[in-house]
Amino acid sequence: MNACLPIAVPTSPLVTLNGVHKSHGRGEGSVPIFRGLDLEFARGEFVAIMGPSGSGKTTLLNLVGGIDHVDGGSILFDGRPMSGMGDGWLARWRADNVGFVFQFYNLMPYLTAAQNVELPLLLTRLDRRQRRERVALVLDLVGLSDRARHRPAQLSGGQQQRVAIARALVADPQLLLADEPTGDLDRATAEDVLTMLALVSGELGKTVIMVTHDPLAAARADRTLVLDKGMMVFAPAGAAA
Ligand SMILES: Nc1ncnc2c1ncn2[C@@H]1O[C@H](COP(=O)(O)OP(=O)(O)OP(=O)(O)O)[C@@H](O)[C@H]1O
Repeated sequence: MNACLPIAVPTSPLVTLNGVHKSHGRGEGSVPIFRGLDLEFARGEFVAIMGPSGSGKTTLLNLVGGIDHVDGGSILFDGRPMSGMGDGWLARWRADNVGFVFQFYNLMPYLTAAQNVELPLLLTRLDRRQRRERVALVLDLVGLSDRARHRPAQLSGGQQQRVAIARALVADPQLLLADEPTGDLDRATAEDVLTMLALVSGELGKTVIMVTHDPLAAARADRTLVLDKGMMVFAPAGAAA
């Protein structure tokens, strides 16, 4: 018997956008953002999205993360269409598949670091012991085991962002979406956070999509896409393109 059977590693993109149309608002006040956007994001790649203010970067993250709906075209996640799914389905899908990291961390001020990280797990069937184990694992991963009982105000900006990354990872999603994750941090702390995001994609195999205005942050990604007025004006051939 052949002991070295090939392991089937999926090579299809994790996320595919096909001819996506999206406008904000309705009627005469409607603002068209995307008019037929095609894009792919591979499994395990770290992609930076850049572009001027108002070019549609956050809108793109919200569509890919199932926070907002496309008006036309489709988004496939793991080959399955997300378009047309109801809000309840999308909320459950998000809880299982997507972690979010924001510029200003969005931590609950009255909860400890560990309690903040545990929050997404309260929506799952994991019992208290399993939740504690997961929280300890991801706090260790981001190097904050010794800060588990600290509240956000007792942590530096970089530490708070690492707690936010731990919270985004605790449910073991395939996709991490980060909107300006280093926008509030000094250079050295930003580099620490970027190293962590690179590790999340390179070592843990998560797809990381990061919106940033900072070219130095974008340089840490595997590839950079540039949006302008809802169009991809620079999309180098990467792992998925
Ligand atoms: N809910 C909304 N209703 C109406 N217009 C909106 C809404 N959300 C965003 N827009 C508009 O859509 C366009 C794209 O917004 P988006 O936030 O995606 O841009 P962005 O590239 O992330 O900008 P920034 O770099 O300033 O965060 C902007 O012109 C914005 O004003």
